[in-house]
Amino acid sequence: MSELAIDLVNVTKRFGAKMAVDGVSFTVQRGQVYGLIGPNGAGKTTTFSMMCGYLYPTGGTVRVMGVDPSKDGALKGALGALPQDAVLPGGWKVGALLTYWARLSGLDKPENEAREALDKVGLMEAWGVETQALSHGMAKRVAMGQALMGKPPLVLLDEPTAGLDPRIAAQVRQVIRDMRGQQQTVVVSSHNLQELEELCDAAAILDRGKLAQAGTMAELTSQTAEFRVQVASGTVIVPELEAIPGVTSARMEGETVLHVRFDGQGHKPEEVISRVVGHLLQTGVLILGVSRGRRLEERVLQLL
Ligand SMILES: Nc1ncnc2c1ncn2[C@@H]1O[C@H](COP(=O)(O)OP(=O)(O)OP(=O)(O)O)[C@@H](O)[C@H]1O
Repeated sequence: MSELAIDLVNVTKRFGAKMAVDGVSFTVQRGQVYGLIGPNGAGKTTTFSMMCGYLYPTGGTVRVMGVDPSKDGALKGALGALPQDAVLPGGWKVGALLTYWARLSGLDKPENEAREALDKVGLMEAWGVETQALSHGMAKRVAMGQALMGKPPLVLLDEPTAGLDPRIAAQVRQVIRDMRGQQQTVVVSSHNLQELEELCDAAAILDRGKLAQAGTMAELTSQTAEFRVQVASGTVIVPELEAIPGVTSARMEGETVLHVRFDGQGHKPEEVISRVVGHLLQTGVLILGVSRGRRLEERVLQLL
């Protein structure tokens, strides 16, 4: 069995003259929570749709759980998906609709699956409610519940927390963490970069259809390459810091923030950070805090 949940090689998707996805390659390991990041129109939903098998690529190859997702029934039982603008059919009560979907998916005990899914998304009270009577956020959670039914090994969630109130969004994030705990693979797109930084093991950043960068969250946020020290008082002697083993450069950002780059391949981050902080204290500098790497948001803004 392939170790990869998703393997995209040089994938393109053209809509007429519009190149929505342009030569994108990245892989998602099984068991990872993987983020898809990018501004409006970057190609995230198009990429999702190709992973789900809803769209054929114009070029390149898409393999999902070791198979071509566009082949009929190739991913039956292996994939749960929340599309970006999931619309629930009218004329159904929520519980009956989810039970019907569970039955269509061939799940044992469809009503139990439906109840469990609704419970996971915190919406048990909606069991007997008509789908047309749901708010946007509630309908989205029902659609997400549908994606979770049967605990599929791969779950694709296109903007699962967009439009949800903060309490419910936190609950949805917890559902995603729980899926990772149960070895499910989750691919999630969001414009909330703090959320993705917190949730994801790795991510791909798309921009105007092209891959800007893909890597682990530690790579994207340079956890093993830089840190910042917030200085409370004292004089930082930059050349002395640059002479410390492992440090490749140091500079002050304004009056109070020291930015240090280091060689995280040849040196352990904790050793370099401790040497720098030790040196600062010895030279009479008082510090307020140390933070490793940079925010994902910062990296994305640099790239795009
Ligand atoms: N069916 C289509 N026909 C023509 N162009 C399309 C179609 N679907 C998407 N596009 C175009 O492809 C590009 C990528 O769209 P996509 O929806 O994948 O972006 P996205 O990253 O999901 O954006 P958003 O964050 O706004 O949801 C956009 O320029 C969009 O207008």
